[in-house]
Amino acid sequence: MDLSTISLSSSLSSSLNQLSLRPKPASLFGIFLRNNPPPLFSRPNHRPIAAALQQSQNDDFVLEDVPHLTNFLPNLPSYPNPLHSSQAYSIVKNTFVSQEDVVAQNIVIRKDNPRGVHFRRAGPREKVYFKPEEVRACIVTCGGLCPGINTVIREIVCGLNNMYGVEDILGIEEGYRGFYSKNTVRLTPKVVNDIHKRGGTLLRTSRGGHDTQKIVDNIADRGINQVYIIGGDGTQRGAARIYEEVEKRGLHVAVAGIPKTIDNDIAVIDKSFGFDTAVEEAQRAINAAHVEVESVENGVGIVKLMGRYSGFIAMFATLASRDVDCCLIPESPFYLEGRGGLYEFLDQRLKENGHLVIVIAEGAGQEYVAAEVPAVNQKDASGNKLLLDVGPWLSDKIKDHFTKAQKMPINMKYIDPTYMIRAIPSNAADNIYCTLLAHSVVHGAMAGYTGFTVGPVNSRHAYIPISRVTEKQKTVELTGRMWARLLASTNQPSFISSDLEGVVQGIDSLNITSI
Ligand SMILES: Nc1ncnc2c1ncn2[C@@H]1O[C@H](COP(=O)(O)OP(=O)(O)O)[C@@H](O)[C@H]1O
Ligand SMILES: O=P(O)(O)OC[C@H]1O[C@](O)(COP(=O)(O)O)[C@@H](O)[C@@H]1O
Ligand SMILES: [Mg+2]
Repeated sequence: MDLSTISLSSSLSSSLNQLSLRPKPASLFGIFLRNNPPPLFSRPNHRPIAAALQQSQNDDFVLEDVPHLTNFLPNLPSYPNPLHSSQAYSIVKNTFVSQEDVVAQNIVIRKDNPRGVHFRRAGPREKVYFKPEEVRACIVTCGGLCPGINTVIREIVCGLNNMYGVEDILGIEEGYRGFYSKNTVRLTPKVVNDIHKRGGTLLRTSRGGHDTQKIVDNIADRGINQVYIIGGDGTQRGAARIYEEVEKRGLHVAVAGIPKTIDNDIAVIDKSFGFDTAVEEAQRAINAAHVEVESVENGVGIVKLMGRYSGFIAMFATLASRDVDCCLIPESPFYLEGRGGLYEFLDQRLKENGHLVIVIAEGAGQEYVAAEVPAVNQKDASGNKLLLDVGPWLSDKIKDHFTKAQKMPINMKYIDPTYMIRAIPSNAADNIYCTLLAHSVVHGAMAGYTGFTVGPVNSRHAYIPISRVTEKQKTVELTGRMWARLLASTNQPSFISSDLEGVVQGIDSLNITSI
């Protein structure tokens, strides 16, 4: 790392990790907080999508801003926001979000701490950079499923139509490749009216198939000028490529991302939509396992949940359920044999209670499975590593341990509800969350922001540079309080021997977001 890139004082310990990784901004001092025109600043062109990092005269205040169409189309005309005359917004006291409103990334700070990183607050702006009758928007969904995708689609369509009077909205089918290999579908409030009650995505989805040139050719050929991209980290990387190409070609096209992943592994934002629904559904599986094992002699239940690299679903479902004896996640390496190991703990719990329930995230224990199950390193169409199935492996191990080593027959119930959890419609809380995301992204695109993604940061919706949500995945911080709460709740071993502690601290220091 080039130490000259460290732009803030060394006292910024909590944010140093993040900020030190970014290039020092070009001289942008004092530009922030200028009122009009809204987001004008010179973005260093050597940084493709990365946020133009602005600093106020106080060295400790940082705005990580998102690009605006006027950065590369300086003469773009603006218009009064149609919400001025909207029935819904007519009596709202502050209809428009001020250009000076920002959302702080860290809200717990000490008196003498620097103010740290901020993002632009999401919401409608006084001026828009599109005439509603000239908008041709499109929506695409990519990557794995997640509860709530249909609600986001619905609310983008209804938001564009009801708030801004936009009528020309196209659905791109089957992910990125749909731009160049499928016809589009027309989306109207009527077409999407009921889709929030269904799981999956009305537009279907796919992995792989991102071809930036072909996609942008297609956007230009079809006369699309607003692109709404719903998807996870891979999708957002693809959205960044599209934005860069659009900027290179100087097109009047806003590119906006809505982060989606059931794993909740997207950095910066509080949580991803569908996550609450997933946790709720995961509890039903845990409950079923608990009922089963409670009703038999020496019942051992194992529930496998999603979570490639992040054990959030497993951790939250375990905390919520209280029926789980042990939760295993990818971030926390565990071991089977010996003092402090899994077997020792399970022996003791089974003796005490006559039954036990284990929750395991699919990404946990991969190194063990790989050592025993011959497998080539396979990837999916997007290049994501395909995981080995840890659930059956763990079931066999535990069965062997009890029947062979302990001479104690057990009743094993193994439940894999992973795809069931992903395929359901979103619950009420997620539906409301999806609506806010959709409205935020529509306001942002209409206001001329581009190359951005949306999401709540400390409960307030913000416009976030795409690079900030793709540079690192959010993982459970083993040295954080939430994991401690889980350990305190299950009373399971931490699997951290003293010689491993340093390693864990080291791993954690690389994470940018902790829960
Ligand atoms: N680095 C990348 N650049 C461009 N497109 C990408 C990149 N990574 C993934 N994609 C595209 O994003 C889409 C979804 O990615 P994937 O990793 O499968 O799901 P998710 O977006 O949910 O993480 C795929 O069409 C894939 O081709
Ligand atoms: O849908 P597939 O290709 O079987 O992928 C399953 C994987 O998708 C996930 O749901 C994550 O999906 P995303 O990468 O699209 O967010 C993982 O939890 C799971 O390992
Ligand atoms: Mg992903």
